[in-house]
Amino acid sequence: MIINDFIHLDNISRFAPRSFWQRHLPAAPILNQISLRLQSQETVGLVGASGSGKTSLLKVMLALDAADRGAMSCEGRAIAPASVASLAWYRRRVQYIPQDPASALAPHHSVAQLIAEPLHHLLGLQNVHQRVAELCDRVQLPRTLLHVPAGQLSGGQAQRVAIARALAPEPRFLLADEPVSGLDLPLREQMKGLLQRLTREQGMGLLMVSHDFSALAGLCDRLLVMHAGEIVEDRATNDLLAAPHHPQTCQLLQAIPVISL
Ligand SMILES: Nc1ncnc2c1ncn2[C@@H]1O[C@H](COP(=O)(O)OP(=O)(O)OP(=O)(O)O)[C@@H](O)[C@H]1O
Repeated sequence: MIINDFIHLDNISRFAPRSFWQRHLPAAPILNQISLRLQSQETVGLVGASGSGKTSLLKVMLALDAADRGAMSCEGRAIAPASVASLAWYRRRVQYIPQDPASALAPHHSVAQLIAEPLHHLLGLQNVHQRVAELCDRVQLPRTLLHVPAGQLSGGQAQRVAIARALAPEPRFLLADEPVSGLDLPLREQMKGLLQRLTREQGMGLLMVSHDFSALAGLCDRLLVMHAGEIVEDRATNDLLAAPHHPQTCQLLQAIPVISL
């Protein structure tokens, strides 16, 4: 039912910018007529080879880039790049976990400052010490790290800070760009477990991007496969892994030796 969609992308296209000399050539689509409905408590994986358009799609969904055609909405309200103030309501509902938190977090800011930032800016809260400490606990980050600068954190600790920041405004949906790709295997499994627990406990939705099915299997109920700017498969995880339809899905599956369900 349309009324239950949390995020709705309706026929979104985005084209590569053309130089003056290319102006007579047809515009090359980076995203090609993408339609997608996400429910608020769904865990969805978006998988595709390098250059398939995953990050471009995420940027449109984060209202960082504008679509050239089509429309996007959240809870029925139109979303497009706009001023920070006019998008604050959307940022409170939909938060982002970056691919490389170690470089996304300001290195001289302390863990406490970084987690407090969205509480100040998105919720307008002043006294946030207790909330910051609780957010640390929720992502299993020792409180002893609160005054450590981000530049001194390990990759796993930085990722937990990024998740705590994303959780701070109590969003209803997380968009995560390859959040486990830079981590070693044990840490990657820990992080998947953490995301699974948090989404279940808080009834949050998750769209997680990866170029690798093994990072998504076991965490996501539904998988989307992107190829050349299009979503070429959109099915329940178990069905898609058991019987892939699109050649690109088969190719991506062949690239990994084992999938643990
Ligand atoms: N501003 C731009 N101008 C021209 N081409 C672009 C632009 N942004 C993206 N592209 C092209 O669009 C395609 C999709 O890029 P995108 O970064 O979204 O892919 P991706 O699936 O996220 O890749 P990766 O996994 O390597 O990050 C690529 O071919 C890229 O070169």
